[in-house]
Amino acid sequence: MRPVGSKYLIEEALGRGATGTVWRGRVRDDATVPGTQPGQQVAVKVLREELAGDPDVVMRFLRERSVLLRLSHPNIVRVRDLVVEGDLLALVMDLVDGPDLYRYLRSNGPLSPVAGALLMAQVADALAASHADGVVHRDLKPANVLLATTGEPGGGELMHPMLTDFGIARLADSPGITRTHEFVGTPAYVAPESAEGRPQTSAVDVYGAGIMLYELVTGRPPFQGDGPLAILHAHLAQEPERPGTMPEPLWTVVERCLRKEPRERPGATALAQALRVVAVGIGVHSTPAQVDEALAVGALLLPDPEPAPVPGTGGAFGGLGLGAAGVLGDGPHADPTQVLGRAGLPGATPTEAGGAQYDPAAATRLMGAPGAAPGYGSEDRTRTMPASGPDGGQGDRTRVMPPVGPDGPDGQDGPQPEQPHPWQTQLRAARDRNQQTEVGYFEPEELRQLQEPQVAPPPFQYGRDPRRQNPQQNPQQNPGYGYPQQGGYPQQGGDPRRGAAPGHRRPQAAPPPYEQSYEPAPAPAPQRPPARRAEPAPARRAEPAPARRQEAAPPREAAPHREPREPRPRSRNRMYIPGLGCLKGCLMVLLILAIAAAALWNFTPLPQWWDHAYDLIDRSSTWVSQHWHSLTS
Ligand SMILES: Nc1ncnc2c1ncn2[C@@H]1O[C@H](COP(=O)(O)OP(=O)(O)OP(=O)(O)O)[C@@H](O)[C@H]1O
Repeated sequence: MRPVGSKYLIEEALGRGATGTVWRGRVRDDATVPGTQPGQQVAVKVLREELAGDPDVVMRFLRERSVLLRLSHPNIVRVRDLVVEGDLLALVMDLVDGPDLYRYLRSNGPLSPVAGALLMAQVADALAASHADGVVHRDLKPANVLLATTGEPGGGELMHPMLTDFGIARLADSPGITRTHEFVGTPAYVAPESAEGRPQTSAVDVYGAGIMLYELVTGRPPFQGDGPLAILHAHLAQEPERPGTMPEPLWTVVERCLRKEPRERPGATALAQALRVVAVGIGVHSTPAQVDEALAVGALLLPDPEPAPVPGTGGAFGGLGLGAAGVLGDGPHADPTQVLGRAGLPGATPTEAGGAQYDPAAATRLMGAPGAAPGYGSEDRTRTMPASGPDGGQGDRTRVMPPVGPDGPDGQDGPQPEQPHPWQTQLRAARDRNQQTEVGYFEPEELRQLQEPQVAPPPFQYGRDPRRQNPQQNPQQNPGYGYPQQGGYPQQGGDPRRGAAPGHRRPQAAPPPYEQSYEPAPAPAPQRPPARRAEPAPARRAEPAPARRQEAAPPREAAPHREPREPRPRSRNRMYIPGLGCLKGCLMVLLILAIAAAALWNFTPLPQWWDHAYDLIDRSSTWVSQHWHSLTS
């Protein structure tokens, strides 16, 4: 046991992340900590030395102390104390007895759409409370959702999601820790504006919630790539695709959360409400009215009129002319120190220093169009998706991008490569865990590649959803991961009140939509062959739907031309001999029979029986032939 500060003892490490190590600990018997009992178990997150040694982080740690201690919600892990002692910075939290959501998904597989919606509704509740308090999480991911177990073990056990690590991303995003061309976050969950270094608001958390929701019900995040840069590019340039197992109302929610333009995303309060409406409307026991309400969920997804700004964001990539600007110095949660710190960085532009207004049009213009960057077309994406990788197909998310000089990693003429940043060392040390929060280092040229100009998306209109896909009209947009949906909602536009459309499996019985236990959905089955997916929908499903539903699914623009793929080799064995497998089987059977016969012959009285039988036959034939001669002569 080791003391932490004067009030706590730490016992064993619970886990390690990029920003620190979490320990199981307890309050000393003689200590008084508000909200806890002497001897009570707690979790202590000891921040890494690099953070603790950064004066800016320490200052912010102290300044945000009151905000973090104040943050109280049933779905937020309560911070009880902040310890600053010498070189040590630690957060003391309530100990949550249960796995984090990342581990849970890896062991149990994806959730049913109903369970996923209900779980994310509670996460959205937590976000709504923190956003109302001006706190943006900025690193939303399954690893930061702890599942407290409540109820009776073995029967009626419930999972209660609790969001943790509030404020950590903000602490790590210090001018002394991060530098120009860096971001703090986890690539798979980073919002486009964060990847671009534009000003951020609470909408980044809603984007993260959309990614998580997608991952909860499909088992993988929507944007993937071979490395952090490829994943970030996907966030900027690709549109998410509706999986075949995702009910339409849930997809409406996901798609809105994943809008590239932050102002088009719903607020966290609206998100929570919408998810509950969806969960009620996609269950097997849903009434027609509930189904209709779920189908009309788009109308509930109103943006936050006053998104909470993230102070000090927006200047990191300003030297690239990306429309970045440190504009948040005059907001209610302004952090002028941070803005000045950014402006003081080498390469900072007058825009950053002067705090010019953020131009939303510039942000739209800077998004890369799908396929705009060579090598990142939709076909490439499918090819590079490491779906069967050991980490669930999410690539090596613990990878730390090496620092590069202006001439690239191998540049001979430019400045010598930088010494490894302390963050690199600590991130490397944390490679044993996936889903690490990363500090990514990007060369300006790489960033420019991310920012290829694109066709601006059509203007957003409420009640009308121009980017919504109708999988019936465009079957290629619907990958169809194949595992049955538990929510009882017929796939791809079928009317839930009429049951599953022909050719589809009947939905399986699911827990009622209001049930709070998160049963995993069955593991994904292999992907269906494309021919099957391309089957025309039955005429009945092509009938015009009521106006509200039609409005939600306008035809999608034509898909880009794709080159035909090379046929995949059948197996690694290049020599294919028809019937060889059968022949091998026959030979094996013969061999077994021969061995069995030899054993019978040698280890049983079979040879003697055989002699007796032979004698008997011999004598009988002699007797018959003698009789035959006597009869005929
Ligand atoms: N309050 C808590 N109670 C119990 N266990 C916790 C608590 N907070 C974190 N843990 C556990 O500690 C481990 C490490 O947590 P940490 O937040 O450092 O991981 P992380 O989110 O992957 O880190 P990072 O976001 O820095 O990459 C996690 O596996 C988590 O399950």
